[in-house]
Amino acid sequence: MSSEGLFISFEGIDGAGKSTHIAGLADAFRAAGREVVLTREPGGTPLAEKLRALVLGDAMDPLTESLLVFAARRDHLVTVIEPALARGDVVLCDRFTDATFAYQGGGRGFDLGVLRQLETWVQGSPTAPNGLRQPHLTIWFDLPPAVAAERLAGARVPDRFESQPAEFFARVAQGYADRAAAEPARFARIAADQPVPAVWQAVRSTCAARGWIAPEAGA
Ligand SMILES: Nc1ncnc2c1ncn2[C@@H]1O[C@H](COP(=O)(O)OP(=O)(O)OP(=O)(O)O)[C@@H](O)[C@H]1O
Ligand SMILES: Cc1cn([C@H]2C[C@H](O)[C@@H](COP(=O)(O)O)O2)c(=O)[nH]c1=O
Repeated sequence: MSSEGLFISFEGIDGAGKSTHIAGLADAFRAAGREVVLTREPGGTPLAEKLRALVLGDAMDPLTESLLVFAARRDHLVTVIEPALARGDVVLCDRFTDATFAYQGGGRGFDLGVLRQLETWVQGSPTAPNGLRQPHLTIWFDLPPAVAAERLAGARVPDRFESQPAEFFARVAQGYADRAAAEPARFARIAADQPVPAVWQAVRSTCAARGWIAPEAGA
């Protein structure tokens, strides 16, 4: 019997802890017998990875930045995400369009109406509910920007986003909160300011509660 495709995005400010848990969730889905596509944005295809390098490395204005992340998304959707969902796979994506609303909309202060228009064009899909492809679930790692900054301090050479000041990340965090408030059924908020095992339990139980993976043995 084939399963319905499942699209789950991981979101949060830089350093919130998304990447620490995405591979573990992939393993949990594989243990439940599902094929998993683990991917990220911007990126996930050879073309989109080239656009990622530009977006993270080169100075540009907010409209150019928004167009590039949506161009990368279009290629990613058409060549990776939609085919995987059509096969019935689970797609685990490290960031998707909520990041654009949070970073370009919140962080950069770019026009949300233009972003909504680009979202409609890029994510239009005849097989998606209401014709617009969105994740079935968005796991939002909510972490105070000061804690995220402490975690990232000295960990790696900061890119164009990671080198932004605290005020930028406060606006990005507000951008995520606004998206979550607008679509509470799609978002699962994880309190990311907890030890790694507690955050993992929260991630796991979010999916187990939907019947997608088994609850932890003994739970
Ligand atoms: N719950 C936690 N408590 C303390 N440190 C953590 C926790 N989760 C992750 N970290 C550490 O914080 C740093 C950032 O984590 P991670 O790379 O998973 O974040 P991220 O959300 O994927 O960041 P980015 O989007 O910037 O790549 C890493 O050094 C990681 O080991
Ligand atoms: C999808 C997307 C991402 N960004 C930003 C957010 C992060 O700072 C980087 C990606 O780096 P990560 O280590 O892989 O998280 O890109 C953005 O500004 N807009 C977007 O749409």
